[in-house]
Amino acid sequence: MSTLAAARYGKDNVRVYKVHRDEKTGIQTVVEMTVCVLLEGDIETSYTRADNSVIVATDSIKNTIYITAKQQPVTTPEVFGSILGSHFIEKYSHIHAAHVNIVTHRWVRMTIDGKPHPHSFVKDSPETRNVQVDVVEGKGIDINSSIKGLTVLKSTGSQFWGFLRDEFTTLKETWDRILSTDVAANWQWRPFNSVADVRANTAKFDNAWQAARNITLKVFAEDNSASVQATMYKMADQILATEPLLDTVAYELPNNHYFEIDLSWHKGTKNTGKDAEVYAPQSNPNGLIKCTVGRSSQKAKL
Ligand SMILES: O=c1[nH]c(=O)c2[nH]c(=O)[nH]c2[nH]1
Repeated sequence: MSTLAAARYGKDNVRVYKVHRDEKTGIQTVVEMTVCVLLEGDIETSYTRADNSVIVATDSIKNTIYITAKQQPVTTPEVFGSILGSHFIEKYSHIHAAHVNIVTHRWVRMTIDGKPHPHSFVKDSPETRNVQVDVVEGKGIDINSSIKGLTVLKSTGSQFWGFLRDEFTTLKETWDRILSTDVAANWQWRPFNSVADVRANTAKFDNAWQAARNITLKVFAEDNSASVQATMYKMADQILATEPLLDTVAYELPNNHYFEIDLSWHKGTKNTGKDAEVYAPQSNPNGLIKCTVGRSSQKAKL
C-alpha cells in the first residue's frame, strides 16, 4: 500500500499584462508578469480516490489571477502575491496553503529626445524581479524577493590568487582578470502575520529591490575583487544593513570565464598577460558560487 506523502497543484506560466493610464497626465505605466499559483490542503482524495469535488480547477485558479490583477494593484509584487495567495485560503476552507511565484519582466520607459516617453518601453535585458510568497493558514506569510538575469562584466579590478595548490591544480594565479556573472540575488523577509502587515510595509519592497540592485552593481564595479566569494559577501552584508526586516540575503553567481588566447604562433603575436586583448569567452564549464548571509545573531549552517 502507498500513501500520498506530499501534494500541491495549480496553474503555472500564467502571463499577465496590466496597464495603468493616468488620465490627467496621459502617462501610462505597464507591468508584465508570469505567475504560478500552487495550492495545498485537504486534497488527498483527489489523488487517492478520484474525488474531484475537492479540486479548485487550475482553470479557476488562472481566472482568479486575472480577476485579482484587475481588482488590485499588481505593484508591488510582494503585496499582490500576498493578496492573491491569501484569497485562496480565505475562500476555500479546505485549502490551507497557497504558494505564489511572480516573475516581473523588465519594461523600462523609453527616453526620447531626452524626455521620458508617456507610453513606450524597452526591454533592455532579460533581468527579472521575482517574488515567492507562501501563505500558510495560521502561520502567516513568508516572502522571498529576488533579482535574476542581471548580467555584468568588469574588464579589470578582479584578482584570484593564494588559493589551495596541490597535484590537481593547473590554474595560474592572477592579479588582473576579467570578471563576469549573471546575478541571482534573493532576500528573505521576516515572516508577516497578515496581508495588512504586508501592506503596512509596501514602500520597503521597492526600496529593498532598488537597494539590492544598486549595491550589487556598485560593489561589483568598485570592489577590487579578491574572489567571487569575497565580493558577493560584501554585497549581501551591505543589503542586510539597509533593511532591518530582512532575515537573510543570498547570492548565486556563475563565474563566466574569459580565457586568454596564446597567439604567439602567428608571427610571435603577444596576447597574454599584460598584452592580452583578445580573449575567448567560455560557455561551460563555469564556476558557480553561492552563499546565504544572515545576521550575526543567527547561527550559521555551514
Ligand atoms: O573567484 C573565484 N572563486 C573560485 O572559487 C574560483 N575557482 C577558480 O578556478 N576560479 C575562481 N574564482
